[in-house]
Amino acid sequence: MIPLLHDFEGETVLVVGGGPVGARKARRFAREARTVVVSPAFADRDFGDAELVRAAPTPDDVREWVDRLAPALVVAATDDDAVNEAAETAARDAGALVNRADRAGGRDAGSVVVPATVRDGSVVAAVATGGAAPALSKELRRRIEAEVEGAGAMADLVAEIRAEQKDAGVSATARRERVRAVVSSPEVWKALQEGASNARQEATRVMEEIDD
Ligand SMILES: C[C@@]1(CC(=O)O)c2cc3[nH]c(cc4nc(cc5[nH]c(cc(n2)[C@H]1CCC(=O)O)[C@@](C)(CC(=O)O)[C@@H]5CCC(=O)O)C(CC(=O)O)=C4CCC(=O)O)c(CCC(=O)O)c3CC(=O)O
Ligand SMILES: NC(=O)C1=CN([C@@H]2O[C@H](COP(=O)(O)OP(=O)(O)OC[C@H]3O[C@@H](n4cnc5c(N)ncnc54)[C@H](O)[C@@H]3O)[C@@H](O)[C@H]2O)C=CC1
Repeated sequence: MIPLLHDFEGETVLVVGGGPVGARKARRFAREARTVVVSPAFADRDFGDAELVRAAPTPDDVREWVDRLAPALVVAATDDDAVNEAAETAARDAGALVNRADRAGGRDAGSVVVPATVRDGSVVAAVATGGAAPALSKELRRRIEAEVEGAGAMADLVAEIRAEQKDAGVSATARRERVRAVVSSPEVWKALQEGASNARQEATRVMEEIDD
C-alpha cells in the first residue's frame, strides 16, 4: 500500500458507529472535514468537533445517510458486520472512499486505511503496517513524535526562504543546496526553539557559509 495525502477541507466525513474507534476516527477527521457520527449510543470519549446524531440505522438506512450527506469518506466503525458491509457498499456506489475499521487486509481501490499520525504545523508523518500490527503503528508513532516536534516551525522558515530565493532569481541548484543546508543544520533547529528571528539569522549564516 502506498500512502497518499487527501485534503478533506470543505468535505463531509460520515462515521457510522460511536464506540471508542468511531470516536478516534471522528476526532481525526473533524480537524479538517465536517464530520457526522451516526450511532445509537456514544462512548464516553472525545469526538472532537464532530456532530453526533443518535440513530440506529439498519443496513438499508445507511444508504440513505450516505445519499443525504454525500460524504467524501465513509468510516465503518460499528460492531455490526452487516451495517459495516452496507456502509462500504453504499460508499462505493456513491463514489466515496471507505475506511473499514473492522478489516485488516484485502482492500480494493477506494478502500483506505487510517495510519497512526504525528503532526506539527504543516508537517505530517504517518505510520502503517499493512494492517498487520496497528499497535506497532501506535508505538512507532510515539517514538517519531519527538523527531517531528518543532518541524512545523522549520517548514514555515524554509517556505519563507524558498519564496525569497525564487523571487531573487537564485538558480534551482543553488536553492537546493541552501535549503538542504538549512534543514540539516543543528544550529538552525536549536535557534528555532529560541524564536523565529534567531532562526532566520542562523539560516542566513548557514546559507552564506556554503556560498563561500
Ligand atoms: C487496518 C486498520 C483499518 C483502519 O482502522 O483504518 C485497522 C484495523 C484494526 N485495528 C484493530 C485493533 C487495534 N487498532 C489499534 C490502534 C490503531 N489502529 C489504527 C489503524 C488501523 N487499524 C488500520 C491499519 C493500520 C496499520 O496498517 O497499522 C491506528 C494506527 C489509526 C487509527 O485508528 O486512528 C490506531 C493507532 C492510533 C494511534 O494511537 O496513533 C489498536 C491499539 C490500541 O487500541 O491501543 C488495536 C488493538 C491491538 C490489536 O488488535 O492489534 C483491529 C482488531 C479489532 C478486533 O480484534 O476486534 C482491526 C481489524 C482487523 O485487524 O481485522
Ligand atoms: N481500526 C481500529 O483501530 C480498531 C477497530 N476495531 C474494530 O472496529 C469496531 C468498533 O470498535 P469499538 O469502537 O471498540 O466497538 P464498540 O462495540 O465499543 O462500538 C461500536 C459502536 O457501534 C454502534 N452501533 C451499533 N449498531 C449500530 C448501527 N446500526 N448504526 C450505527 N452505529 C451502531 C454502537 O452503539 C457502538 O457505539 C470493532 O467491532 C472492531 O471490529 C476495534 C479496535 C480497533
